[in-house]
Amino acid sequence: MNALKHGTRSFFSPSCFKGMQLATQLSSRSSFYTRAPSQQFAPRAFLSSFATADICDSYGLDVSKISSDHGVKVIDPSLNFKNFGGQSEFCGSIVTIKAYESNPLVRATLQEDGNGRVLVVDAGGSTRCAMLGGNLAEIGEKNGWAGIVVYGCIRDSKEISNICIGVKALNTHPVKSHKDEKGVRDVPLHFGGVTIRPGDYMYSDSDGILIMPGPVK
Ligand SMILES: O=C([O-])CC(=O)C(=O)O
Ligand SMILES: [Mg+2]
Repeated sequence: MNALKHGTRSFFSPSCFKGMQLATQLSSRSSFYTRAPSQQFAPRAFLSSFATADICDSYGLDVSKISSDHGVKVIDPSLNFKNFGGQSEFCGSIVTIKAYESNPLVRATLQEDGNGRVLVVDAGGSTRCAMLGGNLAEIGEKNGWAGIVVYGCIRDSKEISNICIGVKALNTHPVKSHKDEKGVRDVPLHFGGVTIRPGDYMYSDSDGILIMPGPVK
């Protein structure tokens, strides 16, 4: 299994490359910790070298085997997750939140140390408001989250495209969520034909989103 070594996609998206000088490899082969000298742009970013297509190939996955358990689950592309963050490839251990049209738990979680993890927010697929905006994405970036995936909408998309973090969502919406319901954390989520458990791994790039029980071997 050497999908990571053979990954041919670019390390850096243009916005994340800006201002970066120092990259030190972390323990995972797929993650790099990068510090910007100015601290004004992209103070921290997790940069990845992998391709979801290569990972699927290395696990022997083809369409005849897609429904059997190969340890690699693909979120149904008909959900049309779009990339909004400055980092289009991201991966990491998953933290889950289930919250419908209310985002205080998203803020509280992004205020924690991310340690290269990916926050997955199940907002029930709502396209009636935004669960995440530029302020929250910036908090996530500063605290070392590798990415945020929202099964719902985000706003401040122009701002988010300049923040060095992975952000995927169904769409944008200019209206903010309410702040009344807390939501639940660390629960299994079900959308896009897959179950996503806390501690699962995500690999996300422009071809799709993979959910795996652990990092690529
Ligand atoms: O305030 C919100 O709920 C979302 C938002 O716009 C931000 O994070 O900037
Ligand atoms: Mg905002």
